[in-house]
Amino acid sequence: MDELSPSPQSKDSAASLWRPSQLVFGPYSTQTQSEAPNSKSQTLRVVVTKPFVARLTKDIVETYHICNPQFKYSEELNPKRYLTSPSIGVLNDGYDNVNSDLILTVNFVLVNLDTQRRYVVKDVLGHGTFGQVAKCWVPETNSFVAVKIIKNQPAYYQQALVEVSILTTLNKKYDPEDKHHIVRIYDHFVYHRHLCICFELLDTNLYELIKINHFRGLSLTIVQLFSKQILHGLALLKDAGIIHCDLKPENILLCTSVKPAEIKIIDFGSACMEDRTVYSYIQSRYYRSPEVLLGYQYTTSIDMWSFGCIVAELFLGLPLFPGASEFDLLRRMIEILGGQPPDCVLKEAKNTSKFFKCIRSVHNVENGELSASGKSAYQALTEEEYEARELKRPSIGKEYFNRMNLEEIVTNYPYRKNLPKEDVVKESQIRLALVDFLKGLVEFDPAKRWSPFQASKHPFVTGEPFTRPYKPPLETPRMPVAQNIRVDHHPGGGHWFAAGLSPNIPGRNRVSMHSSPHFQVVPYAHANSYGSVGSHGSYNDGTGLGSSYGSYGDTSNVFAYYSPVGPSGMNMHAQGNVPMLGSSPDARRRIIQYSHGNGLGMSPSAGSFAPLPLGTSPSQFTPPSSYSQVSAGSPGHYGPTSPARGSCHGSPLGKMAAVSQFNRRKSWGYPGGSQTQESSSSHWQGQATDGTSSNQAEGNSQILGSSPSHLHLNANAGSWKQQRGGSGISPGYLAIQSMPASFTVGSNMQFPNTTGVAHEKPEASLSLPDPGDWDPNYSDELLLQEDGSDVSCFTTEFSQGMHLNSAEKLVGAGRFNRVSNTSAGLSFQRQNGPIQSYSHAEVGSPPSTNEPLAGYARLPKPSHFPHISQNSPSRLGQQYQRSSQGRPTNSRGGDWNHMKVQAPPPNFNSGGPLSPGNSSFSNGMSWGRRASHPVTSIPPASRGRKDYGRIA
Ligand SMILES: Nc1ncnc2c1ncn2[C@@H]1O[C@H](COP(=O)(O)OP(=O)(O)OP(=O)(O)O)[C@@H](O)[C@H]1O
Repeated sequence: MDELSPSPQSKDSAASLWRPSQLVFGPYSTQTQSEAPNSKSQTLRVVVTKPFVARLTKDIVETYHICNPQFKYSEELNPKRYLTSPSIGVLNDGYDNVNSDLILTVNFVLVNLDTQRRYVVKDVLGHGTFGQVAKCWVPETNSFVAVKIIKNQPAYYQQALVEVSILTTLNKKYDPEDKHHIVRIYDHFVYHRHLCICFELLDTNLYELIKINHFRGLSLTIVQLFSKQILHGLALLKDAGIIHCDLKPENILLCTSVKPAEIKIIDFGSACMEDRTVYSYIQSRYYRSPEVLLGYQYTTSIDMWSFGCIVAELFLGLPLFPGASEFDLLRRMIEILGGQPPDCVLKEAKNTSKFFKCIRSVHNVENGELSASGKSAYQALTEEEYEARELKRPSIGKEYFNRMNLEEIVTNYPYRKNLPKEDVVKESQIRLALVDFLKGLVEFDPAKRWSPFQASKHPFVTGEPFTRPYKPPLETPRMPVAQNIRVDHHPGGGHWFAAGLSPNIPGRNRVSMHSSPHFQVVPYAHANSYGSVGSHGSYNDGTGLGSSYGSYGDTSNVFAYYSPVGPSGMNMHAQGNVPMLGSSPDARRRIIQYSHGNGLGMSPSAGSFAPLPLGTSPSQFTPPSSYSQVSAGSPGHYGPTSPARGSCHGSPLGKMAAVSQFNRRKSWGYPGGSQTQESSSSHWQGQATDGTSSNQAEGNSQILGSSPSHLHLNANAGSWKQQRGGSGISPGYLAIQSMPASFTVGSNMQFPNTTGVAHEKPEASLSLPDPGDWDPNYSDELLLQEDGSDVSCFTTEFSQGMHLNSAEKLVGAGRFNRVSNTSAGLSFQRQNGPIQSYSHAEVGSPPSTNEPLAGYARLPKPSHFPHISQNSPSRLGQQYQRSSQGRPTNSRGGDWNHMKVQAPPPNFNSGGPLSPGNSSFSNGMSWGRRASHPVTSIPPASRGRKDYGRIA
């Protein structure tokens, strides 16, 4: 019977009986067979003709080949994704850009030629004064690391070696089990004349964390936790006699590979030994201690000051002392803390007369005692007085705390909205503990400032109830240790502290000299180190600080072996038919670029370890102020890719600093001088193979004055100038360059004080200006300016699983926004700007108990805050975005290679190429004080405040 023919029965039944032939139609199902195992397999086949474009592109190589049979594909023809800017290769055979940065592209491979270990560049994590930090994949271990690629400049190279040495010491000798929150160094090598330092990969830094939290600060629990961990690190540094010199939120990174997440201290590029405090211009401004600011001698306690500033900032979300200039910085300190540095400090400090006037006799000032009247002999200058002295108005930043003192700032800080009353009471107690804690840290008198050990016993850290002002346990005074550290550097990529890296290990422990003719010995005199191992305030892990104050020193030696390899002498090869006469590549370049240079007698540049004898000093390594005077009117000009601090390395200050540093060492004749000399000497000796003099007997300054290093100094400055195309070189710097070599080095260079203002202390009149003062681009309007990036580049991973702080409404408005009835309940969104201070007129009535935010800044009008607009361009111009995809290592210990520093453990995969995009913060940790839900709108994880409070 025909299936389609109705039966003779009724129409209805005919309709219900009819059904299509299975052969013609089939029901369409999206279910796969696995999803519906019982259903009959019914595959819908759709034939789609591949679009023309797809066919062309998929088979493009064939297509090209058809078009042109000569065509041959090579991977090198692929377009490169540049990570470095500018990406035009103008130096180092085209490998480096104008800033001496290695030009990185995605998948660029850095190779440790010794071990053949390869590091495949995947992204740039950040960049700073010393170069770029790239996220790299290590195929060998299928893991990620962070590689800092140092600029191809001798001074950076040398200082980076110090970072390698110090970090190696800390890792291997002092913290082999990785319990003290110091970043791990895995490897280092030279590639294309760039020193590359391989670190464990960490996550975002604390500044970015605060930023992500809309500058609201973090919960007290987190502040306590981080404080404790930072103290662990600082105790280790104190134990090792090492000063970090640049502690700030940007240099404390999260390590989320462990749970709960930890922090780690990074960037030892400015660090120095406690007894080798040769630089007076250190620490980023906001975190700069009074003694550094005043030009007084300093110790590890300057890191404790910075630490105090950081703790306050973690709680407040804003820097405690956001000084727009050094004057402003000091003014804020005095205002917020009350009091001022003790007279014994002011009496001795070099820069006192820049900020203070003497109003009484200082003869009675002994051991911090006040004058006979019981009052200080010094009075801080007013703005007008400062202006009269310095012939310029000091930059004054905005008031964020409405002239409150520390206690008021902390206690008046808004509580989280809807916090139960009992929790408010609890928190208010912890806040009192915090105030007391901070007071012991941001203590003007460095001698009274708490040590890490003392601070770690404070109830704020231990969590014990705070009942009365804390009396720290006595710190056993440390006795000077006569010892030297011998640091060996293997030029071929093996740089290590020979077995006796520790000051505790006596005798000479050095590896055999490398075959390089450029190898040299640089003694690292450690004559007065207090860095006895395992002593004095070292932590008993997990239980806070221990109290072992033992093991005072021996008389071991520590020497630094630094090779002039790399930027300062390695990979030497003749170029351009220019003869190489006993010169480093830098000298070689100089020869090439300066026909007037005969190349003779030039010292290789890497000769000295500490003094940065070249005109390429990183900016923070400014010499003591009394030995040179740089005109304040010689601002640096930053290139678009050069952050303020970073750019300062190309600044006149940095160069001047290098030169005057050199002079200072020479004229002071302090132990470092011998280092310089020996270093120069040995360096020179190393160069003897090039046919130059092998004068080894460099004596004191006079000999130094005519040493090859000496000549090199100026010549290299010229080289720098040439390389920089003359841009950003101040008149002051040029003046130095044009000086006869003998004058530059051989004299105790003192430039005339252009201000012509009489100073009470002559040294002070020679002080170097705070670069923040002369930074032509500086504006405190930019205090909280985001980098020019927009929110669209936020990685979703930041917003996943991370609970920083709630977008939840605060009590009223923002933490610093006074709540009026109308603004109460306003969600303080980032685009409104975090703060706006009252004008004096606005401050008005005192805060009432019903108005917890009273006294804090008023909710700003958005239009008044271009600097916090998310789209506001960075004053730094084009910058990298810090990629947040970097994920940390899983493993935290284990040596990788005994010959090397420390290799990443096999499972240190911090994301791996196969698992990109995992949240850096996906450990479920709640960070924020107001947090109850994930952050949904996150500021770009860009680099930090490159300008504000930087060493620049
Ligand atoms: N181990 C790491 N893991 C992840 N990111 C890192 C790591 N080390 C450095 N970075 C990133 O690179 C940036 C620059 O690093 P670092 O501070 O060491 O360089 P620098 O040249 O010394 O900078 P600065 O100018 O602050 O002294 C850091 O702010 C951080 O964002």
